[in-house]
Amino acid sequence: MNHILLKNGRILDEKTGEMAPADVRIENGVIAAVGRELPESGAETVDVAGRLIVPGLIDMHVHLREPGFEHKETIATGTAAAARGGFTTVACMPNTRPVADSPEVIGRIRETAHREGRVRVLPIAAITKRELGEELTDFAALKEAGAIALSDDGVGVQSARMMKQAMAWACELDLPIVAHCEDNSLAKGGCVHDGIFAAKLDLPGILGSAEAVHVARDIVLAEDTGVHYHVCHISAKASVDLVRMAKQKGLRVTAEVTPHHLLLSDEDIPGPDPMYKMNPPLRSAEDRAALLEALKDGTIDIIATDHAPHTAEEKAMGIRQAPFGIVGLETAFPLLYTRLVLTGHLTLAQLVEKLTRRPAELFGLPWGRLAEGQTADITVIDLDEERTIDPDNFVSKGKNTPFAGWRAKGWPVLTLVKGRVAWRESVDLVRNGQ
Ligand SMILES: NC(=O)N[C@@H](CC(=O)O)C(=O)O
Ligand SMILES: [Zn+2]
Ligand SMILES: [Zn+2]
Repeated sequence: MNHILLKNGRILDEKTGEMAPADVRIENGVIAAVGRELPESGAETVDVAGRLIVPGLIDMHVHLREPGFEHKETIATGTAAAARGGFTTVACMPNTRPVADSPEVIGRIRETAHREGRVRVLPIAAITKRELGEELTDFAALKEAGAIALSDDGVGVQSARMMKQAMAWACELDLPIVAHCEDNSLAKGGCVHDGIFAAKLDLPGILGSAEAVHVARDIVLAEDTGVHYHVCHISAKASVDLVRMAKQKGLRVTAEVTPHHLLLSDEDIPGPDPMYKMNPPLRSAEDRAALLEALKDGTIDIIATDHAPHTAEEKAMGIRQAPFGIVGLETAFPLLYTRLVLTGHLTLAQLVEKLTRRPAELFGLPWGRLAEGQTADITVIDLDEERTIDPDNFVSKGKNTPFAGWRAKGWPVLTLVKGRVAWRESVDLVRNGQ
């Protein structure tokens, strides 16, 4: 029996979006009650002292690197980083070694996550064998093994024919296609966005159109097949315009954006620093503004981190050679809260929704709501706590972030998965004098 009472919290009213005082009572992993001044009756009481209680955050795009790249991250360290960042569910990408293109690898990931993971792990399986774009994987067997979606993340599916076949089969099985959109014939050799920064340093660039041509192609194919088509880490204004059009047509097209594409543009890159190198690259200020607009008007449905840990040695190779990718799990909420909510671009309720209820709705997951009868996946956030981001303190193995030294407010302090503590920050939950 585990009964917990989170006392003196604040929750977001689903209708008004306003904060209201509330307690949350958890019984046997389920939310038993949400309301004012709930009785303690036999529960372990945790005084959260006015902090915000939200549904556990959901990240539909992370790289846990296991199996095969355990020097970058493991399921244990990646899910610890997730729990610390307030995430209770993460979907992990299949670009591991071996690639998650077989029921065996999917099974292995699930078993390891079950044993060593701190949060729920939902594996995404590869669309093509070894992500080579040549031969489809066995979607039915992968679904049976527990894959929740299909993606060749890390590379785009280059052949339209291959993508169309994938979509037709995925649609039959009701599996979403989660697409890394990148046309190799356009993107090849680039290391940053083909814009102001690339020009200044004379670096090979990647145009937004390298992404948008895949988005355009895939929307046409999604209409033909009826599949749920989800655009990964959308970054270019042209892609956003296409998704908006697809939605107006009523197609099952959705999109995610990362915190870094919302918060940075290529104008913010201080020099040839691999910490600013990721795929897709940081784009122009105009692209960034379009992403924010699209997030507000619902064209972009959710925020996902694309947590992509790499070692210090790998990132020390210089901007041309270093691998693409930055970590995100431990900084996503505070950065977005500080830079988008406290600045008035988004409401707190909008931000929370795009990290909880919306991803759950999009992928048909039974989490993401703070209500009686729901699974007790819960995150407590201290909106006033301000800290300086220091990668040395990350529990992720990956320290690769461009946000080192940034000040941010809004740190998760307690993360519960199914009513069990997945992370408790070593701060007193009850503030002095309260
Ligand atoms: N985003 C990145 O820059 N890198 C990702 C791959 C990917 O998400 O495409 C990785 O696996 O490192
Ligand atoms: Zn990708
Ligand atoms: Zn990715």
